[in-house]
Amino acid sequence: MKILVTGGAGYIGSTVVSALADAGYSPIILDSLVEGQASFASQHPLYVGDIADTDLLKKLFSEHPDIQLLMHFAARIDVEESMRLPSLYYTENLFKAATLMHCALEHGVKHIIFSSTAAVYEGSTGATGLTEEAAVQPLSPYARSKLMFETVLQDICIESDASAVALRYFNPIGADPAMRSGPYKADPSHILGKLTALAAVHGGEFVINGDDYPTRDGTPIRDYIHVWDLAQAHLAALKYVVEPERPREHLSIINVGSGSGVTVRECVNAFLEVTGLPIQVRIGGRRAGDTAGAFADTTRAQKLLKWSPELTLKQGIQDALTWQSLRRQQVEPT
Ligand SMILES: O=c1ccn([C@@H]2O[C@H](COP(=O)(O)OP(=O)(O)O[C@H]3O[C@H](CO)[C@H](O)[C@H](O)[C@H]3O)[C@@H](O)[C@H]2O)c(=O)[nH]1
Repeated sequence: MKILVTGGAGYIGSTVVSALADAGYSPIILDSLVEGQASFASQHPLYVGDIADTDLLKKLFSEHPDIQLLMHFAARIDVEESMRLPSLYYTENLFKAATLMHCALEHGVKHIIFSSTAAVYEGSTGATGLTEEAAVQPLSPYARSKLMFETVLQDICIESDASAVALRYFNPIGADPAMRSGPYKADPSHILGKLTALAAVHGGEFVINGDDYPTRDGTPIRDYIHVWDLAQAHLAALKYVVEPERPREHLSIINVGSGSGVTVRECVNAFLEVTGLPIQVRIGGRRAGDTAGAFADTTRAQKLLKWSPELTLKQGIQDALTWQSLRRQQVEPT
């Protein structure tokens, strides 16, 4: 089956592309390469351009009229940037995505898998996992653009009698275990990016952004999901969405996380155990906009997709480190 993957040269998109190819599907990639890496897309047909470039989309669909499913990853994903540039986020993540959907449906695509985010629950916190019924409280234009697009997608699918799955990702970590792709941002701000950057220089200081949250050790909770498990969830969603016998639902919203909450301190300790590096840990002030956080209840994913995560936090850390060292060898050959 041919699948159009927008953002297929990005971190998550490229991992899903590898998983699709491994499973015998034929991914066709559409990526602007503004953030994505051409090298991640080198094994598959690649169209370089914007998701709302209708001429390019027409060309793509005329060259691949047998595309049956769209996986839509291409988006702006930086929360902080979205606070400064909300119109950019609504343009890219909402309006352009609607143009893409319109074009895909016009060309006969009937199944869509959309990358949504657990950031839609940002204001929610709790001792138990968040189900898809938890209150949505997006706190940034990024999260709002994703949540709004879920609604747009549902309405468009009803209009066209199409069906979609929106996967709400928690915090992806790690790299493709076969090391075909992984994180590539030069100056990452997220926790594993900061820690692996310290590993690259064999130590240094890691600052925990506050330890006065209402959690078991005072540091915020997140749910870290290995990117390969996330890719497998996409394969399961693909099988689910094309299944003709399943109950009719135009948009199924499904959480994808590990199902376990991990505090920042626990995450740092796991990193220290994996690496054994002399990283100093200091408690700093709270990061603006940060929350105590939450983790996923993955019951719906288990029930509908028959999917459960298999890889551990430590595996994610190890894969991120292996990927980083391979990448550094490519950039700085010895
Ligand atoms: O040097 C650091 C980096 C992070 N943290 C803490 O680690 C936790 C996790 O932070 P991340 O930035 O790794 O993850 P977030 O869940 O806060 O945010 C990430 O996930 C979001 C979706 O939920 C968005 O995608 C966002 O852009 C992305 O950074 C937070 O409490 C943060 O304050 C530190 O203590 N020190």
